[in-house]
Amino acid sequence: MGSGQWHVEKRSTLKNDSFVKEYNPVSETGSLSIIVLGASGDLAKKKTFPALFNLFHQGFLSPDEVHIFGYARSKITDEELRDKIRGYLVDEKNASVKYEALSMFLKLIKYVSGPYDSEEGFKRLDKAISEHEISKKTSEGSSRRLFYLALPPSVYPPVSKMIKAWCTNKSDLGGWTRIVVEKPFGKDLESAEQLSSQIGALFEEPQIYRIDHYLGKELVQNMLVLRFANRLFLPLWNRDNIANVQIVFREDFGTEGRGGYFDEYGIIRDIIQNHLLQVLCLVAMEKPVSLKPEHIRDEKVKVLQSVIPIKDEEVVLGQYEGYRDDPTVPNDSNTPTFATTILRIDNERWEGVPFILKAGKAMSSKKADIRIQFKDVPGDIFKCQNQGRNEFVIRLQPSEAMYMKLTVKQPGLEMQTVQSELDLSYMQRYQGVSIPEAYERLILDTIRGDQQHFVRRDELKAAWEIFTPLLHRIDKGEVKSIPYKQGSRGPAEADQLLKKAGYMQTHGYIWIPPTL
Ligand SMILES: NC(=O)C1=CN([C@@H]2O[C@H](COP(=O)(O)OP(=O)(O)OC[C@H]3O[C@@H](n4cnc5c(N)ncnc54)[C@H](OP(=O)(O)O)[C@@H]3O)[C@@H](O)[C@H]2O)C=CC1
Ligand SMILES: O=C1O[C@H](COP(=O)(O)O)[C@@H](O)[C@H](O)[C@H]1O
Repeated sequence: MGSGQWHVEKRSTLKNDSFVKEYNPVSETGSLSIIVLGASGDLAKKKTFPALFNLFHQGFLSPDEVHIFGYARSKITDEELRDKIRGYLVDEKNASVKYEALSMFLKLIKYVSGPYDSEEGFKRLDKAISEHEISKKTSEGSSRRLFYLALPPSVYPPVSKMIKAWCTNKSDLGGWTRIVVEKPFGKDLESAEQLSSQIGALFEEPQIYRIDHYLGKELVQNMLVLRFANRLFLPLWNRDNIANVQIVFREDFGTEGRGGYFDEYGIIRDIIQNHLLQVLCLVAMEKPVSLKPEHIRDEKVKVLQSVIPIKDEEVVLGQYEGYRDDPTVPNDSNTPTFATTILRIDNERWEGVPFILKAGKAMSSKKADIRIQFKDVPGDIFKCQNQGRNEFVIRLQPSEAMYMKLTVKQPGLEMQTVQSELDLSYMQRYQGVSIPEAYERLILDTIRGDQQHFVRRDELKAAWEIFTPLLHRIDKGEVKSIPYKQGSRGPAEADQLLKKAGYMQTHGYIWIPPTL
């Protein structure tokens, strides 16, 4: 291998058969009906249908078994729905390769129009599903029905009632009925608990899949492997060695077209209370007894329950200039489009380590990463401490990567130190491997009945318990959002808070994702 070349991963994966058997549930056969409620909407066209198409294209959804139903109020035909989503399923580059699969997939889609609280609409939906099941000659009761609620949470209760009353799998001879619900699941502790009780009265917990698509991202799923399958990290992953942890989400665009929704929720409910908090759980949790979903979720709940109340002085909120120009946003809105908040986990492993969660819209860049900063080396014989600390960075997106910032000897005759990195960039290392979309994996999990990467009811409750007091104070206008320029790093006060929390920036160092 010449200098400057990358080693490309070509080894076949050493599959651990007992692991595969134990943790990959057996796939079932029989008719599978996937019903997308809110099929006319944004999420359905951008995420749900494309994920279903990719699963179909890769052979995970068999045309002999599967049928897809769209349901919404809009009065459109099957063909109109197909036309609406077609452009999101393939792009110009792969259209010819996927052409045959695309037309087969689109034929599997049927649309039923009806209100979200009408018996009549859901009876028609049930009839359409039953016809499909009969056409697939499924023995009674072995049919599988997956309801995906790509809808605003305000309609979850009536829709769940209608599904339960008219559309569930009719027999207990086998098969199942499952429902997938999107975030935001509630607006605070009380409303989330109310929603949980309403849905919980209709469906058992193993039937409910609360989706958080960050749990489907490749490097988020890698987190437990990294922590618990590598001896290297075991002794380091604690308060003795780690100075602070940052979990950061930034987008370089604003709330375009979603101002009305966003103003009601704000960045904490949209990103921090769910996506970033889920990532925090995986960084901070103890080793689960096994990889069984309940064992993993038990450990996540313990982390959330160990978080102490957030202090006002450890929060900075921001709102980008121009946010209120959106006609659906009130002129006096205090809704944060940016927030930095420090969480503290009061347990043996993490006492004293700030977990800094930061999220913002209309910022200078688009990325999400986890940044674990280590403490200084005691006894600085090289006098290199001010060059920067060891930092382990997990880049969730874009350009998935893990890199470790290290101090090394500057190559040459002099004994000088310099900051460098050990770099595992996925694009180089795993050339030709396509990383699945989060929604693809998660929808496949719902079909396989694997709840590991979904949020359990007690987990959700514990998550809302952390943020509800702060959210109520923001809603009342008691904690103010500071204006910041679009395309900036957010309010300067947020960087000051980071500094106060002990984060040391490595000046003059920037990681540039390697290119092929
Ligand atoms: N869009 C995104 O990128 C993401 C969305 N989500 C979540 O997914 C869910 C769906 O999101 P999205 O597709 O953007 O939502 P939309 O606003 O596009 O709504 C989806 C569909 O629901 C129906 N609908 C809209 N408003 C109402 C209402 N007030 N009452 C009854 N029905 C209504 C409409 O269908 P019709 O009028 O035809 O019945 C619409 O096509 C939400 O919970 C959202 O928070 C989560 C992550 C990302
Ligand atoms: O849930 C949401 O996530 C998206 C960002 O998702 P990503 O996978 O592109 O990082 C965000 O834009 C949206 O506001 C939020 O509702």
